[in-house]
Amino acid sequence: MSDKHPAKWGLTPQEMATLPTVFSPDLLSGQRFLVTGGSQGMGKAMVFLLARLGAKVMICGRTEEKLARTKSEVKELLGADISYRAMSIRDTDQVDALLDATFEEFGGLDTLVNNAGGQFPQDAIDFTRKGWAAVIDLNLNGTWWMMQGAAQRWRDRGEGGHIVSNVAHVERGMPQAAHTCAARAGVIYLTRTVATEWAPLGIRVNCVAPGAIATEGLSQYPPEATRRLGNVNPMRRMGSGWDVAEGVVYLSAPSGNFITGEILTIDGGMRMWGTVWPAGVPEHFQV
Ligand SMILES: CCCCCCC/C=C/C(=O)SCCNC(=O)CCNC(=O)[C@H](O)C(C)(C)COP(=O)(O)OP(=O)(O)OC[C@H]1O[C@@H](n2cnc3c(N)ncnc32)[C@H](O)[C@@H]1OP(=O)(O)O
Ligand SMILES: NC(=O)C1=CN([C@@H]2O[C@H](COP(=O)(O)OP(=O)(O)OC[C@H]3O[C@@H](n4cnc5c(N)ncnc54)[C@H](OP(=O)(O)O)[C@@H]3O)[C@@H](O)[C@H]2O)C=CC1
Repeated sequence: MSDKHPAKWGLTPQEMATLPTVFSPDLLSGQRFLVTGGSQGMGKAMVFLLARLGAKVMICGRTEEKLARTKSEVKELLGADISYRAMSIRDTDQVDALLDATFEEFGGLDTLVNNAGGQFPQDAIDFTRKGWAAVIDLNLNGTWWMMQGAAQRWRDRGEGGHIVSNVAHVERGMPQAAHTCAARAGVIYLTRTVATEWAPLGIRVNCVAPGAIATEGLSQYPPEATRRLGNVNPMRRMGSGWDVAEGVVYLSAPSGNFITGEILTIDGGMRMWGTVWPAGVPEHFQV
């Protein structure tokens, strides 16, 4: 797959239906998953992989058309039925309605995948209050409402479960993305904290932390930024949604049974070398 600024980013449905996987076809048979932001990008790759492995899948996103398209592609290419609801994770009433609908339709839930998120590139010094609040509300608050709502339902039903949140590689900070960095760090430390609090409830809580991944979401960034994204790790290429989807399955399947509070970094080594500068490299840092 090319990562040198293609006309269209991300994997095609045909690729997601046929890419090789290390997992056996019936691995997740009967397992119930809810994937936020499952209508494109990494979330959609997760949906295809989960459906291929026999899971029941509910997805959500704000745009009904993209959700419906994903459902029909999964049906056409895999013969599997997935469910969807149009909603925003930033709205607590909509979060409750989504969780209630999922538990009711599936008779329970095994894994919540918090994947929906995003931000805009900007120097931190210029953030407006509204811009800061939007990014925190989406990536930290929205993710937390989903985590807490799922955990409350599991506790009330006397059932365990698993939560995996898609954050980002933020260990070294992320210039021009301080808002998302702060939000993702919040999710990471929520994860590390409730992994302990919720262990007695039989709830495991983990994260995947991607580096630069070629997805449709990158079309929101200018070509000069996305060109740099292919050069921000020692491998000097982007990852694909499939790399992250396989990480999510590893943590959710029995392979993850003794893993909680963990952050699985899937970044081609970006935690050691490479800086994104999504809004442009300042003169001071140009070499
Ligand atoms: C920073 C990137 C780091 C690179 C990391 C590595 C690569 C990562 C890539 C990805 O994550 S790909 C996925 C990308 N997808 C998205 O980011 C899409 C989701 N983004 C959004 O929905 C929005 O950007 C949002 C900020 C989360 C909020 O959207 P919402 O619709 O609620 O609010 P808006 O009305 O759009 O904006 C509110 C407020 O935010 C400020 N703002 C928004 N966009 C920009 C911008 N491009 N530049 C500067 N400021 C922005 C602004 O203050 C807006 O208020 P108003 O000016 O509209 O009143
Ligand atoms: N691509 C990358 O390089 C990296 C991405 N990430 C993060 O990983 C996650 C997935 O990324 P990626 O696949 O690239 O993202 P995309 O932008 O391609 O997809 C985002 C998905 O989230 C949904 N979504 C956005 N806002 C909301 C909301 N308020 N409520 C419900 N659903 C929402 C979108 O649907 P809709 O717009 O219809 O709501 C879409 O389905 C995001 O959190 C992203 O920020 C982290 C590191 C790197």
